Amino acid sequence: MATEPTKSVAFVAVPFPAQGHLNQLLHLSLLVASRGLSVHYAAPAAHVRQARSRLHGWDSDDLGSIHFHDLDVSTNESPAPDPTAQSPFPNHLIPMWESFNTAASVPLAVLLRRLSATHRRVVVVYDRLNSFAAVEAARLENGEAYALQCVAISYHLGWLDPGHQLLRGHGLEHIPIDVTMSKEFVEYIVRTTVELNNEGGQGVASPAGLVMNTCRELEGEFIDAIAEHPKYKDQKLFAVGPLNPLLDASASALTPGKTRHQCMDWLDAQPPASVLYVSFGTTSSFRGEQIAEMAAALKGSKQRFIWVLRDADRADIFAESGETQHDKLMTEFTRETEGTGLVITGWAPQLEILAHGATAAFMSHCGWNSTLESLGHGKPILAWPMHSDQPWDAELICKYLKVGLLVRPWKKHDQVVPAEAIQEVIEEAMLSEKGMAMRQRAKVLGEAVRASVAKGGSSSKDLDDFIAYITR
Ligand SMILES: O=c1ccn([C@@H]2O[C@H](COP(=O)(O)OP(=O)(O)O[C@H]3O[C@H](CO)[C@@H](O)[C@H](O)[C@H]3O)[C@@H](O)[C@H]2O)c(=O)[nH]1
Repeated sequence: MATEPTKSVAFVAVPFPAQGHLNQLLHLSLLVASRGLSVHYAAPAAHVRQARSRLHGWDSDDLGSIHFHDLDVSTNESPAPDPTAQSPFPNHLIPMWESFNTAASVPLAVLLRRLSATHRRVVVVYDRLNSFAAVEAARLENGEAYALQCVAISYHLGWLDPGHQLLRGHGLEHIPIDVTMSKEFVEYIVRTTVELNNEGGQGVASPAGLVMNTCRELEGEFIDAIAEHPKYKDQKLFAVGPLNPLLDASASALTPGKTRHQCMDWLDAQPPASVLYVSFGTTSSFRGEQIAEMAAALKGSKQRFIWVLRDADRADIFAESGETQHDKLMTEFTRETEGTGLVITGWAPQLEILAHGATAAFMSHCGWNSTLESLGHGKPILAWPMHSDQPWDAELICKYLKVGLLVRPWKKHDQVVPAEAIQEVIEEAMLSEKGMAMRQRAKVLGEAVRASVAKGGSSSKDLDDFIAYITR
């Protein structure tokens, strides 16, 4: 019997080992697997486990559609983050990323060779930070690589050309990476990104294309500007985002395989659009002084809230002890705000919280996942960027899309934001006419984003085109 064309293509996802990256390639893998391709997801064992255990928005049974591969990368120390460090960047993860970059290419090459022998084509979709995967794909006779852009494509445009007329025309400022990332990480990127240094005598292949986790409704002009950029003239571009599922407001919050988080029962009991959700992703930690100011602002605003108070992930999240320093710290605050708010010091069901009708707005560090998840569910953002691409995302959200308010401008990132300033922004978002208008704009934008991933929408079409192209 003839093999179906899709079955003869192996799709191999190679994520960068950090939550905000692991999840994007997992979502893409699930989407591709649902179209009938043979899908492989390759990462260090602890990160495969992490990605699986934190899957949200899908049924855990869907994981059965993917072949997971543990790349044999030696175990690392897993130091705790240092909230008092000079740079807010999660430098404690760099030793793990160094080992990953050094050690992952050998086991990946073994996997790719095996798949190459049994498939007509091996399509490697790798996180842009893992350009070693493109090198390995290029070694195969039947290999083809695509980079996944895990951050805003407008951020990438600013990276390529900070003075681009599109940015200037909209009055948007691109903040250079040596200001928003630590020196150590900038060095890491320069050293490991093959397209930047072109070293190693590997004859480095530029990828066949770029898959972007964004949509035309958010970044249409920027997608077009990238398509016109000389760097991309020979590449196929696909804007397929948001990759995260968009849930219905009525959807029950079921983290796959687990029971419903208790915060969802609490949300059910709150009035519509009355709760502020506060969370800062998986790579940021607050200093003690800032936590105290945040607590005072939330209490002072008298608004309902869910506050996820966590430190940045460790390299191996399973090495973390269950209890955090915040548990004790928060006991009194929780008592004082009982009925008005919830503090979560563990893992929160963010997608479900953002989809819930009681949630009005999101105070966020503007990581790209949080940005897409919030805007896709029609929720505006109170922007408090911490590092990396986040200051850019805050520009995009507040100045370009006009669905956010800035809590703390980037240039004050080394200062503690006083409770009064935080409270003022919360009240503006939750109580003022201006806040209401912003919430309305976010709702309209959310519907447009949702339409882009629905059948016939721009991202859905680009995903169809991507699948058609890789299975041609
Ligand atoms: O309790 C929690 C905490 C986080 N999340 C999820 O974790 C992800 C966090 O991702 P993101 O919002 O992008 O923040 P970071 O973890 O900080 O992400 C890193 O990766 C992103 C993608 O490259 C970048 O945009 C960020 O700047 C970078 O810090 C999101 O899917 C959240 O829904 C939860 O579900 N529950």
